[in-house]
Amino acid sequence: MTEKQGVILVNLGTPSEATPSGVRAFLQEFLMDKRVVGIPHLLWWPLLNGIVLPLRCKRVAHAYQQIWLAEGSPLLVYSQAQQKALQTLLGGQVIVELAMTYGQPSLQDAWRRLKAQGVTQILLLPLYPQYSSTTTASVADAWQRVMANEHHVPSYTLLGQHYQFPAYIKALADSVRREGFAANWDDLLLFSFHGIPEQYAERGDPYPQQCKETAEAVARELGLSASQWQLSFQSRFGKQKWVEPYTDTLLRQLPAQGKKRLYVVCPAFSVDCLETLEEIAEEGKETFLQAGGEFFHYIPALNADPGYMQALASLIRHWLSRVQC
Ligand SMILES: C=CC1=C(C)c2cc3[nH]c(cc4nc(cc5[nH]c(cc1n2)c(C)c5CCC(=O)O)C(CCC(=O)O)=C4C)c(C)c3C=C
Ligand SMILES: [Fe+2]
Ligand SMILES: [Fe+2]
Repeated sequence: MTEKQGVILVNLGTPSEATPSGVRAFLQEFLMDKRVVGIPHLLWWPLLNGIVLPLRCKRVAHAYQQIWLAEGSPLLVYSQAQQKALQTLLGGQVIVELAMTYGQPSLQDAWRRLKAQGVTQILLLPLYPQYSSTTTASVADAWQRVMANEHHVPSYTLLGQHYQFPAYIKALADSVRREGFAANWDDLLLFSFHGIPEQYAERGDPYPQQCKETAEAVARELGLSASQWQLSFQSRFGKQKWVEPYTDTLLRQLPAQGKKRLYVVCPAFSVDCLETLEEIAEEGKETFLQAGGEFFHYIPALNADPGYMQALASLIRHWLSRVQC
């Protein structure tokens, strides 16, 4: 029997509409994942539903409204663009599907479509360049839940991370150059990554280390000296300590240190979303300018950038060449 291959690009998920009820449905599923919030369910469920969601949903829905596109949530729209671009690049070699860990399009439906076309070998490609137990491992968990109902489980591979591939680093560096960062002596490049609770890192989550290696590799590719770039972590949630330095704190401090011209790139995000378009490009810019900054430029996520799509297509072809022999 000849084997047929399929790729599932997996991103986090996003509300289906920019309303408090749309946000509630999304956050309810996302924040009940033990990989994301590690508090025992018996304690966390009443806290989440009684306090966190009622306080958060209206404000977050308003934030989504600021960035919403005519076609829907940016995270979904740009992930769909990546899926189409990759399918075009790979032609008939492999079928490319898109799924979300939480919400729609579901992993279950993506698998159903591939199975209906006779696919027997799967590459799960999380749209997270760096591995984290809070994101990549949740993709593995969600896949296990889908597979739990299968009598004939296909062969599958999970691509844990792709930050270390030279073509990805080059695509990132090219995007920084294209957006006008010219390594002038007074311009600073800030790599702002989504954060994780510090405790997760202490337990062995390699994410902060992989973020550091990503930033170092891009800085090297751009020929930057140590004073021309910094790294920070954004998007904290809850009261516990998260990995440092914090992006919002740094944005307030940099102007007083003489760093008044800033370019910000967010390499943890394969596509633009709430955390880049609202938290950084809007709120972050305001924070920096109010603190005395003079120039702030957000460098968009790679989205369906041709160099990035070529990088992912070669990773997929590499997988194909291994499973087809
Ligand atoms: C404990 C909470 C959270 C952890 C841990 C976390 C890790 C994490 N998240 C991403 C990527 C994304 N997060 C996004 C939104 C988002 N994240 C959290 C919380 C945690 N994330 C919340 C509560 C939200 C929703 C917005 C809000 O209520 O503030 C998104 C954007 C989704 C969108 O619809 O645009 C992405 C993408 C990574 C990469 C990561 C760990 C490495
Ligand atoms: Fe997040
Ligand atoms: Fe945020």
